Amino acid sequence: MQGSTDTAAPAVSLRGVSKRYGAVRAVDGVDLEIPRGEVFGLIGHNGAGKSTLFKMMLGLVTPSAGDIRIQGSAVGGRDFRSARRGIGYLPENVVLYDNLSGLETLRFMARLKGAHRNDCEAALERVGLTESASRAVREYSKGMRQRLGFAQALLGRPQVLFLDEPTTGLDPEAIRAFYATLRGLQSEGVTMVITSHILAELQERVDRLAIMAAGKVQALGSVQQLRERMALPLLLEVRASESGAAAVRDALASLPVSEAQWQGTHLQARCAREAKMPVLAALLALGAAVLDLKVHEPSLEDVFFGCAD
Ligand SMILES: Nc1ncnc2c1ncn2[C@@H]1O[C@H](COP(=O)(O)OP(=O)(O)OP(=O)(O)O)[C@@H](O)[C@H]1O
Repeated sequence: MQGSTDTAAPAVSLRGVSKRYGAVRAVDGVDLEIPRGEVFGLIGHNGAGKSTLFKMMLGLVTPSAGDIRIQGSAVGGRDFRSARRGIGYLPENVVLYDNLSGLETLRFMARLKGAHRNDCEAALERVGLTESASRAVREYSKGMRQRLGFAQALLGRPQVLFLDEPTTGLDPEAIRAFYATLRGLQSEGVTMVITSHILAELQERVDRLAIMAAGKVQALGSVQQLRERMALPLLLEVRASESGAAAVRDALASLPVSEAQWQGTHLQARCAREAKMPVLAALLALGAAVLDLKVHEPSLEDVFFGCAD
């Protein structure tokens, strides 16, 4: 690990952080602590303040108020210059030089960052670009450029990674490989903060997340904690037999379910979390009338729309 850091301090700590641009409160009183080794998601509408928060955590934008520490070092403080080397950043729009090869790009960036030259090959391997290392970046596909951007963020073996929309332009296989890389980094103790608008992608892959709206953190926790805290209903799917559909309809009338919709013998309905077991018991009591039964948790998208609107 490079940079001067306090090994007992959280990876990221924010206290009362705000940023105003004239009358616009881009970030408004954010308190946040991210422990080491966590994969943390930051989501919100366009303009919610995510990029501004990122830029302040990287020391690229000065907060109007508040205190930001990365691995114990105050951002903008005297020891931050060396602590900055322990941070990797993948910006939303990666700027690359078309005439350089992938390897030349990383060597150039390693020099700027003060990272070891030998890191370059390892970073290319990590993102699956070893085969294309000597090809000019102008020949890279969108996804390859994005992966090269990720590789430059890995130079210097950072302990904290800020990844702004890291899967933009990646195909499903590359997205899967990207998150597998993150899991590998996590097992090495690396902390990762990710923004994404693709909520389904983050849902199963972050340990915790913050939902931002109008510069504030509106909700914070694991996806499951947010689902439970917001008391969003579960989605129930029932497949009834041809002869049993009427019995299911009758039973439904006295059950605490809402928004029941039938398509032939297939029913979808909403049910409060606390009503799940009584509802399931009542449906199971119908025996062969019920051919199949599924209960779905609300998605991160449901949580997001329940909170950020
Ligand atoms: N340099 C700037 N000057 C003036 N206003 C700014 C500046 N940077 C950001 N803002 C404003 O601050 C608010 C937050 O912007 P920010 O880019 O942080 O949002 P975001 O959540 O990252 O959005 P997106 O999802 O679109 O990337 C917006 O109202 C934006 O217009």
